[in-house]
Amino acid sequence: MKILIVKDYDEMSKKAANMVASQIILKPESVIGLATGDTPKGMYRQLVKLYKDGYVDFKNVKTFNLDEYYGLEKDNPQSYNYYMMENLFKHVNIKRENINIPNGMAEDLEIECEEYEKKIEELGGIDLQVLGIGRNGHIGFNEPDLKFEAKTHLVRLDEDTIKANSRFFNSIEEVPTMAISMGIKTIMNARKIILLASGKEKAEAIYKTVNGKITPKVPASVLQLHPDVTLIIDKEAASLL
Ligand SMILES: O=P(O)(O)OC[C@H]1O[C@](O)(CO)[C@@H](O)[C@@H]1O
Repeated sequence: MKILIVKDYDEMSKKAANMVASQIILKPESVIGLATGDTPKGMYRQLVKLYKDGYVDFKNVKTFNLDEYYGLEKDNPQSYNYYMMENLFKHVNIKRENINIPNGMAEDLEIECEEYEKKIEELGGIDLQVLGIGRNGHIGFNEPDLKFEAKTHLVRLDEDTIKANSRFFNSIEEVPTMAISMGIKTIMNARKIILLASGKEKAEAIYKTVNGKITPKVPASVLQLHPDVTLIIDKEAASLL
């Protein structure tokens, strides 16, 4: 596990964007795994800038998002689909058919999850996966659990996650309680992983990710077993290391 400690959110965002851009420059048809939440917003802003300045081309890039809320339409402003359009996709030249985000409105969720996995495999697997981290150590929507869930699956969200994410909704009652998420194996199969974290409230989760026991109770701890993972974290997130 490589750990890059940077000054602040801005530097974290720039470093992360540069890593994604280098991946795309080296392999223009890269398959990139993407995350949502507040943390990667700055990285997306930087990527849009790199695109507009002509350094990176999304023409042949394929993307898979980690997760999506269950029960939200794509055009719902709280959906991760909407988030991705607003923060990245509508600003760059990615082809709509190359964008993959779980469909939270799928009639048959089991088939939706299976097909999501199949599509990742068909495209040759994920070259670079971007991750954020929840305060409870979740990655994607893989919540602390008794076992690691391997593949894309339906999850029931933790109280802590619902509370944390209620800041994006009008009230806590509006936060969906279920989501579709890539599994731990799906994430671990990515050839390269970068995990971003900023702020004091992530410090404990980062400490456990790096120094803790590998346990499904801290889903991100499994990253200790990945051969190519880089943590890009600011001083505050690194404060307990
Ligand atoms: O970046 P934030 O908003 O702190 O969220 C952390 C994590 O929580 C999620 O938003 C899901 O709750 C993830 O997508 C993200 O990685």
